[in-house]
Amino acid sequence: MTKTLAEARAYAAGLVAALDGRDLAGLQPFIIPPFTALTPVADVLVAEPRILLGAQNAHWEDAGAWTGEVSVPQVADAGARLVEIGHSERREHFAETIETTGLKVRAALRHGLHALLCIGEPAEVKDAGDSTAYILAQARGALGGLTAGELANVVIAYEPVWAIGEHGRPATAAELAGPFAALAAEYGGRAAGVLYGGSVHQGNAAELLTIAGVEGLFVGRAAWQLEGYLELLEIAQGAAIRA
Ligand SMILES: O=C(CO)COP(=O)(O)O
Repeated sequence: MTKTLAEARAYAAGLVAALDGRDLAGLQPFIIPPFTALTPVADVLVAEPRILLGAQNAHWEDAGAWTGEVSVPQVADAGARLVEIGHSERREHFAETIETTGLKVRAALRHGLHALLCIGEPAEVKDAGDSTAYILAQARGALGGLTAGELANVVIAYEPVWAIGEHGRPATAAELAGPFAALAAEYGGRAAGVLYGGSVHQGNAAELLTIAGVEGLFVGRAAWQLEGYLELLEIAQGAAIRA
């Protein structure tokens, strides 16, 4: 719930202007504004189709009596080419489950959108030493049974719950090694990408991108201001070129 229409339009316009004529080799920028801003931002991004526009959620049914929900065909109609599914806040506050995330992944893929599946364990699971088993269960539960072609349109974002948001702290390289090794073994080269998210900022992004299996970053607060996002894109491109 960040950005009014005017703010979202200004952000997108600034992004388009900043990337004009720039080589984005090694990068796939994406932005995921609130539903209300999808169409205004899509209209701005017509000038810069290299930026992937996403919705923060969508229902698994195409239409029907689900008051207050928004479907994949509707977000696609509004301009989204990607759907974020299963963010930890959706799982915690809106009863999102492995089953519903799986249904939503299928709905996104059925309509030709990319699915961005978020997975991540709460602090107590980490403290019990069960992080990898927990996130693999989330991923396998939602992605099991997909064809290779379908999986190729899925992006996985590992966002430990304890690392996200103002009360979170960034995961360390040592904490990420095991989970990313497991994700790489199962999804590396098969999914469209495996990302890390959770308190990423301009000071830690480069190091996070050196961790084996981390193919990209999913950033909240540090990208809310355009200057911050542009700086992160520079850092990610530098890392891609070195890799
Ligand atoms: O939840 C996130 C992206 O979905 C990450 O948020 P922060 O980068 O603000 O921790």
